[in-house]
Amino acid sequence: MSAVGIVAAAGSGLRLGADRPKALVPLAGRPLVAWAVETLLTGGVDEVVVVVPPAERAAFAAALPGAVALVDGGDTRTASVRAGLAAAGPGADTVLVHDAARPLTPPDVVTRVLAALAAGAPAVVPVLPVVDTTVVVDEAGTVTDAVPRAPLRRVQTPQGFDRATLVAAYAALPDGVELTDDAAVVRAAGIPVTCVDGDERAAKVTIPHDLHLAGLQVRR
Ligand SMILES: Nc1ccn([C@@H]2O[C@H](COP(=O)(O)OP(=O)(O)OP(=O)(O)O)[C@@H](O)[C@H]2O)c(=O)n1
Ligand SMILES: C[C@](O)(CO)[C@H](O)COP(=O)(O)O
Repeated sequence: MSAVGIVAAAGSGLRLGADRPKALVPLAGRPLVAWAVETLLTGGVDEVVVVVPPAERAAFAAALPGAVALVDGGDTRTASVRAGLAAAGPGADTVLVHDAARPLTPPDVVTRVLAALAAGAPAVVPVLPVVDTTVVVDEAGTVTDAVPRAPLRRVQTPQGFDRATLVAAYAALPDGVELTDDAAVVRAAGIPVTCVDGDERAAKVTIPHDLHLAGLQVRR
């Protein structure tokens, strides 16, 4: 089995509000995207494609090892992953799609995803339980219901796929349909998605508080 990693790094990071694209924001002196690439390579991925904001190619090239391929992203995560898939070299039979915004994902998570793929799963996501009481509210902000949380899971990245399955699922997704993750794309094609354990350290950096927390947890 050979695996290509696609790092979705073309977002702007509006909610973080930094002075540069989120993937280039430093964490302990290294850009978030560099942490994400290292996680994939350490966890067992053979090659990496990073999907970048077209105007920032030079800055990403300077921040990453030369062996990493760069490709221009799109206006949405779905479009960016499509671009990464199209640019991946022909050798790999499995694909891991990872967010640059999850810099402290332990390589063990990558290893678990790869193991589930090797065991025959066509699609794999790392997940964590929902630990808070979860409710439904109406437009006035009044709680109308509580959701039983036992079957709920929070989905992380990297998400792993049999390559042909992911390529076919993206090809079948109508233009203009945007889904929040790649597992949703394969589920839309009727493919079952297998869960493995995620990790709290794989939390996504979305708002300034997340970056603060990541700074406290950084691996040395
Ligand atoms: N057009 C896009 C949008 C997002 N992403 C990537 O998808 C991951 C998850 O997205 P998110 O954390 O929501 O990032 P942003 O879209 O940049 O955040 P915001 O919504 O705050 O602007 C990030 O690594 C981001 O770079 C991408 O590659 N291309
Ligand atoms: C892919 C993802 O990180 C899985 O949790 C998430 O769906 C990204 O969503 P966002 O809306 O781009 O934050």
